[in-house]
Amino acid sequence: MSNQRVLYWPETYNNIKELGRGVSGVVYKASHKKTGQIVAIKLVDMKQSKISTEQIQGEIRALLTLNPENERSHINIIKLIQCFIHKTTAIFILEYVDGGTLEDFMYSFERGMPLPLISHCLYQAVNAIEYMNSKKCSHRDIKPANILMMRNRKPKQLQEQQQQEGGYIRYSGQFQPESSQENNNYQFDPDELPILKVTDYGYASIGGNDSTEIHSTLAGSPLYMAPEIIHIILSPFLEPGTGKLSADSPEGYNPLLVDVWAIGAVAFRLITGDDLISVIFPNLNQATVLAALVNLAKMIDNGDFQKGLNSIPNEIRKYGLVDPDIELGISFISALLQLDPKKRLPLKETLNHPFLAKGKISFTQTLNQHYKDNKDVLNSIIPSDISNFLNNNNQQQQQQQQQKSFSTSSLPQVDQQQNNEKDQSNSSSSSSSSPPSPTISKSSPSSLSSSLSPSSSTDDLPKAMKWSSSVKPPKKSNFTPTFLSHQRSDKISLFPKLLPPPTKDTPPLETMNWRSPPIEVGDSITWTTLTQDAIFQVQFSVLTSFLKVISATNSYQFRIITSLTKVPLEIAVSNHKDTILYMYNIVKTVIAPQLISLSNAFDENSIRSVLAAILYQIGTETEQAEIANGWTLV
Ligand SMILES: Nc1ncnc2c1ncn2[C@@H]1O[C@H](COP(=O)(O)OP(=O)(O)OP(=O)(O)O)[C@@H](O)[C@H]1O
Repeated sequence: MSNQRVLYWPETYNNIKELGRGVSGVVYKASHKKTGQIVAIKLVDMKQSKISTEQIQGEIRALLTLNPENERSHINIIKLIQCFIHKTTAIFILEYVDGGTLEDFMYSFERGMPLPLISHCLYQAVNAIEYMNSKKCSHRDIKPANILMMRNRKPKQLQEQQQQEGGYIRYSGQFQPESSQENNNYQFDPDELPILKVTDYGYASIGGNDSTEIHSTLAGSPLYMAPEIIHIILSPFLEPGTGKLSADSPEGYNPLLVDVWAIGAVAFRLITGDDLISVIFPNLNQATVLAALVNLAKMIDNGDFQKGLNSIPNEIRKYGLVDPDIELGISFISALLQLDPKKRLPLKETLNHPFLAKGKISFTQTLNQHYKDNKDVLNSIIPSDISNFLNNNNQQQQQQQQQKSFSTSSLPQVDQQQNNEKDQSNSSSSSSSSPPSPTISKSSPSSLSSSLSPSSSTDDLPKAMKWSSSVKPPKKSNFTPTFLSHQRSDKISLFPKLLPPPTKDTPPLETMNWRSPPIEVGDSITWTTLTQDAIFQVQFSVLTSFLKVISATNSYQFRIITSLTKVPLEIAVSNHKDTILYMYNIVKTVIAPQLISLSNAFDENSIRSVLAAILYQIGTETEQAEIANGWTLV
């Protein structure tokens, strides 16, 4: 896969500097060449396999829904000024918010934030969610990093640094990071409280007329993810490619209730300075996102999750906060963090919760102070090719989705994007060297069928990066079985079944009883082929066997099983812990060792989808690193 990601820059704007980058794209500060208006431009490379066209469509639809024509935009929702697609780049022109994110702001406090300030912030976040819900929209990725802060004072006019080259500004080098130029973060000043804007609608879902519509996609950031979403990870109904539950699944969640949970988790973090799940589940293995999610899901089933929730009030009290409103804060959090989504406080009541009363007052004062005369009705400018983009591709995508095999699932969107790209260049007159000229025609958002492409950073859970899983069951293949094992040495001779533990002279490798020829596995496990890569097969098998062994009780047996054939074949066996450790080291060369923790409680029904997810995750992580490396702006 190429390291180079190409983004196209809209010629009507001067690029000022990079503001930030996420999984899906890069955000720049820019100024309009004629009017000088300062904006934020988010560029998303749709060719990147992490980002599905559907996801971009979802983000555009959500932004359009939340920025309705001829209505004053909601003060707590990021304003979409313009949006268009040029070649493979989706371009969002957004209002520029000058104070950084709530996530960054939190770090300016040693522990938690002062309660009145939390109330001020959360009132606005809930206000935004209430507005979204009134439009049948749920954000599904509410977290401090997706909440921007407006400083309410005129930002310093920055020198525009870029040079123009023809109609485009051309960069191929590094951009100066934000921090090296000026500190853009909001600094706490009680007389100058911030206005918050909820942004990043990449995971948003928009329902149809039915407000009880159930959703089934694993989406969001683990630290703020509602339990009903987490639980999807264990479902046998998790479908290939889509990260969704199949239609016959009894599970699913009401998307309008998951943002309420996230607010509860954010409140906990703002008050204590710590992550909810780290505090109430101190022994949770968080070495990887996947391990954490699987274990959390199991805790939901065995009742431990509820016990953790019950401990919240006491855990918060342990922080010894002296503010008399702390009990209100505790009651607020407890009312939102209910395992049963239906028991969560309804949004209207959340907004009127006594804990948010102070925030309501300070927010209203801030509005009166800074936004009294703000009557701007700024319509989003959406060119007609966006309407085509939103409306025309669904059918084709669904067909493509169905045709996908596991082997292509780790790169699920590439072909699709290429096809879409072709479509766009056919349907749009603007696919030549200049960007599309916007016409002011706005598409009406239609019902969104959301399918997320996985975006991941697995080993960085504390930073709560987005993650969604697309677990594919193996696809059968006609690949001729070859019992390849790069661990197998020519010197190996067959040993009796019970062997002494490895010593210096007899290395662990030789405590293994190699089956030559391979023998059929005499248990009920059925295996199918994951991909047509033989090495991949072996890795999968090694890992699977390893998990099986360490999860067994006393008389374990370690096996290497090929999964190349329908009937699993054992190619080696051992019953020594040291051999297992040896195999652990082999596994380590393939995947992050922490993934082993998944097998703490072996469950035959769930393990296969989990393993598929692990392998998927490995591919994703590798690709993630590549994505972080190179963007070229054209
Ligand atoms: N309108 C804006 N004004 C100022 N800064 C912004 C704006 N939008 C985004 N940013 C900055 O750019 C960063 C990345 O933005 P955003 O989260 O929308 O991108 P993303 O690619 O969707 O990220 P993610 O990895 O969360 O999906 C933000 O954290 C913020 O610092």
